Amino acid sequence: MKLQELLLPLRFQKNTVDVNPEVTSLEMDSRRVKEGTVFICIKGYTVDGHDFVQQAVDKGAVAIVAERPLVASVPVIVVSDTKRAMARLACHYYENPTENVHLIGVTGTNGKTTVTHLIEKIMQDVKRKTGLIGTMYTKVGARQYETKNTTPESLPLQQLFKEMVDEQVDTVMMEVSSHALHLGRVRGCDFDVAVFTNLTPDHLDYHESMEAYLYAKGLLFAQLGNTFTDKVAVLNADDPASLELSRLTTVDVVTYGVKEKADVIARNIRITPSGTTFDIDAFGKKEMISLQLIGMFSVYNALAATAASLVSNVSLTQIKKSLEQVKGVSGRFEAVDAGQDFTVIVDYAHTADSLENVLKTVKDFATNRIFAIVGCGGDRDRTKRPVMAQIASAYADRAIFTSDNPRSEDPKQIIKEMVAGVKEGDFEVILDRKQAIKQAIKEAEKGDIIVIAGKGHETYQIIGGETIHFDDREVAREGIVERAE
Ligand SMILES: CC(=O)N[C@H]1[C@@H](OP(=O)(O)OP(=O)(O)OC[C@H]2O[C@@H](n3ccc(=O)[nH]c3=O)[C@H](O)[C@@H]2O)O[C@H](CO)[C@@H](O)[C@@H]1O[C@H](C)C(=O)N[C@@H](C)C(=O)N[C@H](CCC(=O)O)C(=O)O
Ligand SMILES: Nc1ncnc2c1ncn2[C@@H]1O[C@H](COP(=O)(O)OP(=O)(O)OP(=O)(O)O)[C@@H](O)[C@H]1O
Ligand SMILES: N[C@H](CCC[C@H](N)C(=O)O)C(=O)O
Ligand SMILES: [Mg+2]
Repeated sequence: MKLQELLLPLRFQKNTVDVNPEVTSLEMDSRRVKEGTVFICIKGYTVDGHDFVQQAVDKGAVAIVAERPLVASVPVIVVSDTKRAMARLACHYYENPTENVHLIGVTGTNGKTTVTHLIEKIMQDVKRKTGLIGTMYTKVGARQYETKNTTPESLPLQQLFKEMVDEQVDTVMMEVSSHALHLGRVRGCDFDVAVFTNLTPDHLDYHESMEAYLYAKGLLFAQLGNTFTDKVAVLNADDPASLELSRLTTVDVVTYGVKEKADVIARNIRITPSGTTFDIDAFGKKEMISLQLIGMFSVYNALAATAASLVSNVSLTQIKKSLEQVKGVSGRFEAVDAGQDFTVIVDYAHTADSLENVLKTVKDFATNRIFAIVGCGGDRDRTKRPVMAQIASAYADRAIFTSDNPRSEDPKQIIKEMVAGVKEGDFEVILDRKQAIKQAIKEAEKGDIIVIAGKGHETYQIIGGETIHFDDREVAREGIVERAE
């Protein structure tokens, strides 16, 4: 694409460009610039992309998009907001790829990864070619990439969608984080279905209030548009936030739930240690579903996936068949079984609500003691720390507080904030995560349940600026083997 053609969507840029070189790529990172790149300067939280213009030019940039006039030997296109311009340019450059796929966005505090995977299974079983974007990885058909963010920045995101279209992917499930919505990463995405799971406290370091957090989530539903189209908002009837979300869009709303009136509803829920069974009524069509997943939250996730798939033209019979085959999602209520006579569960619960859900589920079946190994991430919402600690000590017989990903924070300080509201004697602190896990395993007796919360599928631990290999499941397995020796 030629530079002047690329710039067509930026109708309100402040200057004209009289050269017209071929543009070979768009980049927001100067380190990736090549001959023919248009470099977009983003003012970040850590550094300012405007400081890397010379480096970009030296590496072959043919134009710069910036928020202020800069001295450079190539044209500098000044716009008022480079992030907004970046999304616009990316969509134009990659030919609005999301218009050519069925895009299902999933937002909410908990359950996004699980719900996207449930929908993925359903879609693959009806032979759709799928793409998936989320916390654990990005998938383009059978190809899988590592991801840094749950929802990528607009430029890499549109590039990914373009790759999906080129690979004939027709259906994409995408986790849409509140950060992404607030930071404009999904501008230009043509969502067909937007799913809401739930809203409970998290990320208040970033959003500062629950109202602001809800507002950010609401942007996904506002983005569905204000005219009648085929798009659908799928909302959780049992979560009070849904009312506000339904006001933000004109498109059809489909609800799911257990308690309130809903279009897709579960009744006669029976939860056992090996699975969850319920009767589903979806717009009057009825089936009985037997999940291999357990817990009330799994019913909600299954209902969300069912509603999203129904509005994507998959039959209830087919949905039932697919859901019943799902064994679980990596790091979500994942059992570590190395032949021991007690249970070890690794779960990604890193919010108060998810931790409570998981511990409540475990408590319902516990015949012996419950151990909860819990930590809180550094450089993240501090308000959840004392609440998570209180929940762990309330539900568990042995609450062991340890390090999650301390990042730049002092792990001892994180634990100090956690234990602030917990009675002395109701918890134990073992700062080193490996030691904490192994200690619990060493002490476990027949029938005990050990819940290792917070890191789920993660295969690393971030301590200071360093990322080391760490996998709760591996450590637990190691502990079980050592104990048997
Ligand atoms: C707070 C936040 O969201 N930060 C995101 C932001 O980083 P940043 O602002 O620090 O970027 P920066 O390092 O200052 O760089 C600014 C610009 O300079 C450029 N640069 C930088 C260096 C250089 O040599 N040359 C250069 O051009 C960079 O490419 C960038 O364009 O932009 C980066 C690139 O898009 C993101 O990866 C990064 O996410 C960080 C890793 C992060 O931890 N984000 C979290 C809070 C987040 O977004 N989480 C949500 C999920 C939450 C949930 O679970 O619900 C998510 O969607 O991931
Ligand atoms: N519907 C739900 N309601 C409450 N808790 C849930 C729900 N689904 C899953 N959980 C809990 O939350 C944890 C995280 O689930 P999941 O990874 O699916 O959520 P997520 O929204 O993708 O999280 P993240 O924002 O970190 O990407 C699970 O390990 C489980 O403990
Ligand atoms: N997406 C979440 C993941 C938290 C996982 C937990 N292990 C932590 O590091 O706090 C976040 O970035 O807040
Ligand atoms: Mg996720």
